[in-house]
Amino acid sequence: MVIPAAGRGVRLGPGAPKALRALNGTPMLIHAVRAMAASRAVSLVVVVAPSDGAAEVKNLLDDHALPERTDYLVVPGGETRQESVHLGLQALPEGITTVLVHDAARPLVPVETVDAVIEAVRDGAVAVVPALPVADTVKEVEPAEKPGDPEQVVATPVRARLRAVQTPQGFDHDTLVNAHATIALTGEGATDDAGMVERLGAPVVVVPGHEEAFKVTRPLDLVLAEAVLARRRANDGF
Ligand SMILES: Nc1ccn([C@@H]2O[C@H](COP(=O)(O)OP(=O)(O)OP(=O)(O)O)[C@@H](O)[C@H]2O)c(=O)n1
Ligand SMILES: C[C@](O)(CO)[C@H](O)COP(=O)(O)O
Repeated sequence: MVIPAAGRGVRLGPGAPKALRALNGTPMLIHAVRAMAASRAVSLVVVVAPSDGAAEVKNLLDDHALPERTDYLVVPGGETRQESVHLGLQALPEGITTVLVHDAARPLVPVETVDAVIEAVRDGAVAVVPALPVADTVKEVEPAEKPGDPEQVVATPVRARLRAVQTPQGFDHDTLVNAHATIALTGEGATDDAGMVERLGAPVVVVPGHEEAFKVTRPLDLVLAEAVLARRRANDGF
């Protein structure tokens, strides 16, 4: 599996690259790696590190207790998430049939969600995304022509048909590699891997996501993540 962890975390504010910031004293990346390695089906984790931080990430993995049945590799990432995932895929050895891609920024995904994605791929799906219904009504807007101008609403998609998509996303290996070889990088790149597979015309299916698989993006998400960890610790205590 591939964990893109090369992002800077601009929306989180100044500090170390997001994946290296601590949640309850442990780097977010270590939480994410443990969450993936908790699945007995995960045998190899390729971590895509900030381009200037591969050695630091390797040391971090060496310094933390991780399941021994899993192998770990670290490769330097790129300028966009799409590029980083592509670099991670290139580091996978031959013979892998199922590949997961999981954001380091989703450190608290439960193992049940990981296993549900893997099972759906093993049952024959080409691409699988965990997802939740959206709570807010979502509007499509026409971006403002200049800063300060109001955005114009152009559509209100039917909420019942919308899903907020999480990771890990699971794929038939060759299909994902083909998508990354085919879909050109434009602008900030594809925002998820399943979207690239959709653009090949291949089917993508949804399995239930989990509210604890949220993405740590803004400062308030750190507060929520630490609260979830505290709740888990309290529950373990009983
Ligand atoms: N060049 C990049 C950009 C993002 N990612 C990874 O993709 C995941 C999802 O990206 P996001 O949450 O947007 O992280 P950042 O790009 O770090 O956030 P921001 O946009 O706020 O800078 C993260 O695990 C991030 O490390 C990556 O590997 N390489
Ligand atoms: C892949 C993803 O987590 C699915 O919701 C999301 O698209 C990543 O977006 P980001 O802007 O790179 O955080």
